[in-house]
Amino acid sequence: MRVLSGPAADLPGCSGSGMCDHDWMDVRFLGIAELAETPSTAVVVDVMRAFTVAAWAFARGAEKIVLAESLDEALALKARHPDWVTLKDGPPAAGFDTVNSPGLLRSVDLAGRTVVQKTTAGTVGALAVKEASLVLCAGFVVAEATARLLRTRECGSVTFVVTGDDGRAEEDLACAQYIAQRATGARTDPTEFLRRAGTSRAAAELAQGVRQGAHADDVALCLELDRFPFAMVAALEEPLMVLRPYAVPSLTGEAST
Ligand SMILES: O=C(O)[C@H](CS(=O)(=O)O)OP(=O)(O)O
Ligand SMILES: [Mg+2]
Repeated sequence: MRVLSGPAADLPGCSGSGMCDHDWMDVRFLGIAELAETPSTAVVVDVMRAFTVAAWAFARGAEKIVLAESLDEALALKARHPDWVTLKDGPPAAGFDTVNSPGLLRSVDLAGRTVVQKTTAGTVGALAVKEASLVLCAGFVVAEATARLLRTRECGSVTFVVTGDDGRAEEDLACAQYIAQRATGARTDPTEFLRRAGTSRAAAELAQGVRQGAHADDVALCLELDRFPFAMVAALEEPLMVLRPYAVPSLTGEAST
């Protein structure tokens, strides 16, 4: 895995002037359909399962993830780049190499590979804010790194895109609210946020086998707080929206959870 790093000064959006310890941030939580204007900084949250899967793809060595607009676009990219790894939610399908499951992906070697991901909520949410100056994609597995990047970037105004269930998915809202609190530097007990996610409809559907293309460990893997040390930054690399891991340096003297 090649992880971009730095004091985040090389990223667009916010001030980029370095560390800060502000405890105030203008935060909004919106569903995809509620995005009336392009936010400056967007954190797109999909706990179950798109961005847990994306983080696992990077942990398994993927170089980048192309967020596809449609199943047809994913298949067209595969036709042009047969070595790219196509991934979709739902059941396995012709033309796709794998499914949107962290439990299944964690044993796949993706060293140096480009992944193409298309899901119902997560990838749609990221593409809805593709014009934003800074787009982060997140779940609990990258929560602290995401919050730290927001702190480092002194992002005074942040829009959290709650991708699931028209903005009402409890697992995504809980994760967004947790990251928002941590982004202010406030000590935050994650227990209640994780409990809400663990008792969400998405968690129940995954546990009951309602959602296809799943592994028995998917819910547990989606609830692994700070499993990975990197944030995930999506940016337009015309004409594609590309997600990459981003190593965020630790800030000295900050409050932990
Ligand atoms: O794969 C998932 O869990 C969902 C698919 S659905 O909501 O069950 O249709 O996709 P995601 O975009 O990861 O929420
Ligand atoms: Mg989801």
